[in-house]
Amino acid sequence: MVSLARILFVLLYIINHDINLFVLQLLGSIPRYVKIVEVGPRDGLQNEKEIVPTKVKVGLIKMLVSSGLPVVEATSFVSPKWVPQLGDAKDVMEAIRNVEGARFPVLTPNLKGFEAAVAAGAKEVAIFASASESFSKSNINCSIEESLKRYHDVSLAAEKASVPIRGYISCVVGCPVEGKVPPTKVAYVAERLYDMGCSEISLGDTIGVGTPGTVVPMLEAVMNVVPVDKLAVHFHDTYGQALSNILASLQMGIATVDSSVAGLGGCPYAKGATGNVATEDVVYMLNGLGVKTNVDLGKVMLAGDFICKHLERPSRSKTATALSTSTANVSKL
Ligand SMILES: CC(C)(COP(=O)([O-])OP(=O)([O-])OC[C@H]1O[C@@H](n2cnc3c(N)ncnc32)[C@H](O)[C@@H]1OP(=O)([O-])[O-])[C@@H](O)C(=O)NCCC(=O)NCCSC(=O)C[C@@](C)(O)CC(=O)[O-]
Repeated sequence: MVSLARILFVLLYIINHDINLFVLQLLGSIPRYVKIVEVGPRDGLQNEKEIVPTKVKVGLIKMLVSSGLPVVEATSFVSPKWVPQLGDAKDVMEAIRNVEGARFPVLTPNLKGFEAAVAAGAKEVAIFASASESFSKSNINCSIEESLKRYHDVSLAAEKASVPIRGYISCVVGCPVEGKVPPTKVAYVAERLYDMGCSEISLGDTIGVGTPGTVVPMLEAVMNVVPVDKLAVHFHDTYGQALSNILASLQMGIATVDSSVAGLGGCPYAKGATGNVATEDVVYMLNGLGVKTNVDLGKVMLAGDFICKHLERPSRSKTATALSTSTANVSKL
């Protein structure tokens, strides 16, 4: 039987021709606003073999900010021996010190990184744990428990300095060494990070193997221990599943999505993992759903064009590729 609410919605649609309202009703309780966390300057560039000059990184960050992105992860205060590409973290932070309009969190793997980040002007940091023991070892050279102990120290220092912390969890559905990762392991790490005081926890499908079939049970397990409004999703697009995983996450109430301009990215310690989902593709999908982001797609595309020209490689964004060869007016799509 057709419910009264359903009839009312259809009527509303017919009267208003409000396609977005109708689509949103069909798709469930998708948030009306989604915060996009741009990770291109950090996750996107960290795997690049050729060192990108600081001024190019800074130019990219400024273009991303001008597109309306509310959060741009700027760099990492990690060991330059481990990630040489981001060895200029201090200089990047110095150059964006007076840039307004976005927040600029940075990755910190330990107290040393935290202190260097704060000294360089960082007002927000991110710590990064893993749900897979093998990946923890290869990425940060310690076990999951050891990393949580380190991060506890960072969290105490951050609390003292009133610096908010984002917590990442890598390998939330699959690990390059261990294969399938059980949702209970992800929920365990998420709860520990939440208890430490992380204001947001980003769930990373580091190698991009997830589908809604594995992402939904993982999210269900995490949502049992961390409120949904504290969660973000972070999908790499190795198997072309990122947008469908994001849609499934939105349907479960998640309203923060990480992405990388031009689909740049890959983790130096996760062989075979390709880039993050492209920011342009996420914005295009959200625009189509009538979900607000306050991000100007045309301006993100300009930023993507800028960095791709520098890297001498085509964009991995399907939207950017399609729109740059079409005569359509981006703002009308
Ligand atoms: C954690 C460590 C440092 C351990 O590395 P280690 O070798 O075990 O550390 P250590 O304490 O023995 O120190 C070794 C050297 O590093 C120095 N060091 C120590 N700490 C720092 C620091 N903060 N900044 C600068 N230098 C540092 C330290 O001073 C020493 O210098 P030396 O005496 O040899 O000259 C290392 O493994 C590391 O830096 N790992 C970072 C790896 C990384 O950045 N991976 C990519 C980011 S994670 C990711 O991409 C996933 C994510 C977040 O995007 C989500 C997803 O996609 O799933």
